[in-house]
Amino acid sequence: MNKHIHLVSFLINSPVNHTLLSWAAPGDNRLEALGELKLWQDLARTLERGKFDGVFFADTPGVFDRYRDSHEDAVKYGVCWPCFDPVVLLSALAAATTHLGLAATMSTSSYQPWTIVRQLGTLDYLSGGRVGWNIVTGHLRGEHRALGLHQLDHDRRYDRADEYMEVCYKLWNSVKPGAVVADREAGIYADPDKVEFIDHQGEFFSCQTVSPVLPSPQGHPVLFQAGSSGRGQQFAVSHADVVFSIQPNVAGMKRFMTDLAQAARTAGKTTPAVSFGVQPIVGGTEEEARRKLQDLVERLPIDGCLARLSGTMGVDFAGMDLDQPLAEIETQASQGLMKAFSNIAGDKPLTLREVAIRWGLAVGKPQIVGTPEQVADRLEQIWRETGCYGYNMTPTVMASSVEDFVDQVVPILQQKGVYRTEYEGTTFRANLGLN
Ligand SMILES: Cc1cc2nc3c(=O)[nH]c(=O)nc-3n(C[C@H](O)[C@H](O)[C@H](O)COP(=O)(O)O)c2cc1C
Repeated sequence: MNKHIHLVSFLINSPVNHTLLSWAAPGDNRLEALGELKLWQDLARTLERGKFDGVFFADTPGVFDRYRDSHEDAVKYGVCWPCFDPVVLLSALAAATTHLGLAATMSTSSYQPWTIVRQLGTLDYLSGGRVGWNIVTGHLRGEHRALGLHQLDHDRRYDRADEYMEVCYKLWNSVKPGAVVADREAGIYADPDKVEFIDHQGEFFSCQTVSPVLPSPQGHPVLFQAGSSGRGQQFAVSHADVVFSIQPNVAGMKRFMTDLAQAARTAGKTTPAVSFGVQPIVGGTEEEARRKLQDLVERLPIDGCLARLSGTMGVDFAGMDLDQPLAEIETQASQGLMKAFSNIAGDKPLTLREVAIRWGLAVGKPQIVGTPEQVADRLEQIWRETGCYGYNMTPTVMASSVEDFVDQVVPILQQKGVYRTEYEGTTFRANLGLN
């Protein structure tokens, strides 16, 4: 078990982090934040005060357009629309912080390897080695439609992503130690013998160049991955430093830990660290916390929830009976999430309505509801019981839910000795405790 619980804040640069219509809650500042850097920077400073490992931005390029075969519900309710760019925003957060890790999702369908190495590498170098990349293969139809791309099938996307990573590793390893001479008198910037020209010709990619960036103090960005199908796990054990997973309950988390360890053994690799998605809801009393949750649920527009769910699952749920259990439907989108929610470990099946509500609240992440003590106890308990590395936490109302967590729950975790009181290093990799 790792020394202490690791926390990452899970955000989206859109009107919602995950909870639909959270922007309509009294006191929420999310809509203002979309156009005001200072509010995001304040949030990042709060997370740094709470000694979070990092902030992690999901990204859903394009628009959710599966439900009723239309984008209208996504636009109407602001379901990840607009989808502003996460990397641009992270640059501003880098300027406002000194230790907070800065992770962004970039899809291997939307960008070429060279572009990702350059864009994230620039921020990694500038920020002193604080960047992470959540590698996704592009399960959303809307992403491909926006870019005019043909969407490959699920497993082919992973095959392509394996080769994608090969190109990234070549680029990351292109600049050898001592390559930069920076000899002002001789007028020599770098030693060409120490900057390898890569010549990649593969099934999917051709790349002939040298690295566009210099290695940062952590080498290259920390690699996150969040696919949980069998093929997704194979990919994860080959490439990821940390795996993000969403499971509906603790039994699902345990099942995931076992499956991932098995996938690692089969591949002869070490098991990556696992961070589970949760949504804490803190109140002065348990009743107040439950009331907060109820307020969020009452605000959810069911069509918005179904638009989000249909997008992730790659299935148009329009016209289906909301009160029947969610059946496992074959999909080329997220097979891992489809399986986890249609085949609930250790619990009764969820109806389509229940899954849609969970999606509208937090794309399926379980809520941890209660007083600060109860929330801290539960986080410790799940961490001990599952052997996970920590949590990928999504806030509800902005910015108050983050402030409540940092001011009320973090000190309890620290008193329990299960959470850091100071950052261990200056790079994301060091603070995550990775080699
Ligand atoms: C915590 C978490 C975060 C994710 N973030 C994104 C994201 O920002 N953008 C995206 O396109 N997919 C995202 N995904 C989807 C996965 O990366 C993956 O592509 C999808 O689940 C399909 O893979 P699978 O069938 O192997 O599970 C996320 C999944 C999880 C569990």
